Amino acid sequence: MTGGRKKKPAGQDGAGQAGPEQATRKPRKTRARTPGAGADGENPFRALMRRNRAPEPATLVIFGATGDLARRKLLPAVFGLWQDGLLGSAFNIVGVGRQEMTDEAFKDFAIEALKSSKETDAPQPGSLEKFRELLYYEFGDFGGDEVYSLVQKELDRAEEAHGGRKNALFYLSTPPSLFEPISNGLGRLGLDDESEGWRRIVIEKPFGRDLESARHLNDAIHKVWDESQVYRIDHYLGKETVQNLMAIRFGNAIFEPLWNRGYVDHVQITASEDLGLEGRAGYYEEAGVVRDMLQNHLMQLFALTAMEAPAAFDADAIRDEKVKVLRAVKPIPKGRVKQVAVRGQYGSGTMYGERVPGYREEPGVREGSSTPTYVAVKLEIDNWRWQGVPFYLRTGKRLPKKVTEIAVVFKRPPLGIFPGGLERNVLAFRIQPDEGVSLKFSSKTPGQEMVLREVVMDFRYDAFGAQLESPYSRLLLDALLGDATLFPREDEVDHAWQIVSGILEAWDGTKAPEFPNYPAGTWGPDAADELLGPDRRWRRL
Ligand SMILES: NC(=O)C1=CN([C@@H]2O[C@H](COP(=O)(O)OP(=O)(O)OC[C@H]3O[C@@H](n4cnc5c(N)ncnc54)[C@H](OP(=O)(O)O)[C@@H]3O)[C@@H](O)[C@H]2O)C=CC1
Ligand SMILES: O=C1O[C@H](COP(=O)(O)O)[C@@H](O)[C@H](O)[C@H]1O
Repeated sequence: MTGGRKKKPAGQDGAGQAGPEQATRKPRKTRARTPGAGADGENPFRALMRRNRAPEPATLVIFGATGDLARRKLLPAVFGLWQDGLLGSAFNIVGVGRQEMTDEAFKDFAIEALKSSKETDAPQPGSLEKFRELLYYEFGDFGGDEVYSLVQKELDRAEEAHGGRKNALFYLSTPPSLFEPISNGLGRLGLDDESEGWRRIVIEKPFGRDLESARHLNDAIHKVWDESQVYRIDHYLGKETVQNLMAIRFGNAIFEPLWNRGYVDHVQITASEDLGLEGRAGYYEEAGVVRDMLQNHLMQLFALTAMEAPAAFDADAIRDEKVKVLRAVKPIPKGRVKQVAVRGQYGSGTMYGERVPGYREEPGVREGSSTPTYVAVKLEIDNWRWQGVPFYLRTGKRLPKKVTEIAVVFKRPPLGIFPGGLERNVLAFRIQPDEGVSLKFSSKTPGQEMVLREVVMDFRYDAFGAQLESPYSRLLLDALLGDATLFPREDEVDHAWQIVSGILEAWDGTKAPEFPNYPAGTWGPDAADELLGPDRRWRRL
């Protein structure tokens, strides 16, 4: 199911089309932070990854261009792509906001943002000044028409430089309450119309705050846009190592035969964060961990781990398989939540040797707040491949360290002929940091006795000598190319909401007398250990 309420004109998909001269011919310069660059200073893997990937001339229109995301992530990502010559010369950016500001003031703002963001690639001499020339700004009330007609004028202005095309990527980096008004505003002014160039819309997370609102938003979006024009962003899908999960599963013959209930005991998916609220109480108090991380990022990691092999590496084949497995997840109605899910909220504690406040002491958090900052959940899949194999997902803030990992834990050997315990082999995908893949298995220790010990075979991504690109760079470039493979489709988002709906129903608005139930700097509430039962343990990461 792909929405498809509006028809898309033929030949408007930028994918695979020849790009601007600069992107294909001009040799790219070394990125200053790139380790292990080739002899000519160019990183060979980066070049390899991006050959033939050049978008048509286009305008990137960022709604909410003065916000935190735009400042810290989006502008640095676009700058990195541009500096690498991947956007060509015929590219410009229009920031749109509510604040009255001249083009010059916005240019100053954006350059300052680039200078202060940790995500910005080291600028080459003069490149910030050149990038500055690509920036424009418009402002107005997102509920009215004027701001959209100003955007229209920006597209008209760029037309000549863009070879007579008016391609535009509209990026909605605003509070979610504005997604629908902006989509409608663009529609009212006909900015979705692809007769003069392709038009696409990128929608930030969270996509809805529950199943009903997500469906409402999807319907509203589809009144204006065809599903093929819609790019719902989940930045986890832009992470190199998340894509590697597919490469390892479906680019090798040795893993798939083991990837099923015959060999796998259970799977653990962990996204632990050491950070607390970071001044985002306004948002987080409304969202909580289930909406912030579980419904989107963890559900995507889960789907990619559990799905069947797609027939091809293309957007619909992959998304079809993800949807199939999401549909096969055993429902978690409100009444089952206690058995399969655990919530937590951090209290004060010690992180890296320093005292940190509890969630309820963070600025902006309601007194006695019951917002969960930790969730662990057991998902069961009713299909032939996974029947009886639990998938345990956990994520939380103020855990001991930042680490995201998918661990496939295999069954114990059926018979112990050596002294010592029968350990389970583990294939672990480290999504971040120390990106890589490791296989844990038992080996004989040197000596006369047959004594076994667990050892680890480790592949580290840094073996490629390549700097991993920011997920936002990857996803922005994909959206400009018209490649939706790494963007969740309407039905995926819907099924992910269906899975967590019962949990939200059970927890939203109910008091949590047990909160806070884990001190900052620990691995979450004790009840999360009990979720795994007596014979399984969370991995200590
Ligand atoms: N920040 C992050 O790390 C992440 C953010 N996101 C998502 O990205 C989106 C943007 O987040 P973030 O940048 O943090 O949010 P901010 O609140 O920092 O910025 C939002 C932007 O929208 C503008 N804005 C806010 N309210 C209105 C309004 N009523 N009318 C017009 N413009 C308005 C702001 O303008 P002004 O500057 O005038 O306030 C600002 O430009 C959200 O959907 C968020 O969930 C997703 C993942 C991570
Ligand atoms: O979307 C979000 O993700 C971040 C974690 O992202 P990561 O790439 O740093 O793992 C999380 O901190 C934030 O609360 C959430 O909104």
